[in-house]
Amino acid sequence: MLDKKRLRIAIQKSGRLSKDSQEMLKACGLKINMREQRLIAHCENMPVDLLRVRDDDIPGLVMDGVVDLGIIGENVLEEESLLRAQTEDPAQFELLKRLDFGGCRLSLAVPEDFDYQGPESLRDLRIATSYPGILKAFMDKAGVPFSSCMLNGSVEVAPRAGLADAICDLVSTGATLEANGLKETEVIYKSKAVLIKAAGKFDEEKQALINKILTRVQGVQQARESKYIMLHAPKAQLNKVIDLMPGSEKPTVLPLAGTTDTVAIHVVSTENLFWETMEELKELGASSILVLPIEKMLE
Ligand SMILES: Nc1ncnc2c1ncn2[C@@H]1O[C@H](COP(=O)(O)OP(=O)(O)OP(=O)(O)O)[C@@H](O)[C@H]1O
Ligand SMILES: O=P(O)(O)OC[C@H]1O[C@H](OP(=O)(O)OP(=O)(O)O)[C@H](O)[C@@H]1O
Ligand SMILES: [Mg+2]
Repeated sequence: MLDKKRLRIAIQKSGRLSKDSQEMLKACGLKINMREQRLIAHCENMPVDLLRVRDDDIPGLVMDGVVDLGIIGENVLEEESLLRAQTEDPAQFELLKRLDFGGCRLSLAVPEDFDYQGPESLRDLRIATSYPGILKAFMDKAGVPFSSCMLNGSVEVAPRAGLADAICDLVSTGATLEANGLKETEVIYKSKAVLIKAAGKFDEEKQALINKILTRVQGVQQARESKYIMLHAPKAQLNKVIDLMPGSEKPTVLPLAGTTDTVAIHVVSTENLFWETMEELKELGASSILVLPIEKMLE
């Protein structure tokens, strides 16, 4: 049973977003008692319950206020919003944070031998998709009439099966398109996973818990994007070395035992340190260059 006093978070049960969603919540300190087949998972150390469902259901659950938070791909969220705009059902939610996983794009693709010159080439043709709302919005904007063929899966086989002339489907590496003899011709929507919240006012305790989780999500993502860099550098080259270090933080400069002409430099960088920069640092006389991952961060 879902307890209304506890914070309810909907995540995908099994699919492309499940593992990253669970790991994100775990990294935020939630101890989740997960059983593979269970719809509901209780959190042991915070008043939080996870609802594990098909991703298509998550926007509606949040918009209807059945759950408080949800982690969902922007593509599915946008599709549900467009659908609800037509039926005038409530479609409100609050975007809390764009996340660093689930990156993909919704694209138009046609058979390899199709002479594609722009959306106009699809005039009056049939396009197979699981995203009729986003597709229609794009084609209407381009002013091109078309017919659609709604498929919930295996969209990429539609042209070969004679069901459609083109497709509009999710692409990441492009391997699925290639395997089906299709070429990507137009990106119509770029998507990432997002953390969303139901609209309306929450009681004080729940709101405080949401704020706490959001701050931790931000900390987890910031830590994942950051590196701790340590190196030894000749004092004479200090300014040049510091100029090469990426990121905005001011470095810490520390003396090294037994020498006066070399120092240690430590810096938290908001970017990775590329091999090219490491090589340039080395040319300036830097040594013992270490790039370390950061587990947690709170500013
Ligand atoms: N190839 C991909 N790479 C990265 N992210 C993707 C990829 N394909 C899809 N996604 C993102 O992950 C979400 C879930 O994809 P998945 O294929 O697991 O959905 P599904 O088959 O509809 O799952 P469900 O059974 O929950 O309905 C997509 O809506 C999209 O936001
Ligand atoms: O460009 P690619 O890297 O090949 O990825 C694209 C494929 O990934 C997704 O499907 P998924 O593998 O999640 O399977 P499903 O849609 O059948 O669940 C998407 O629906 C595409 O078919
Ligand atoms: Mg789905």
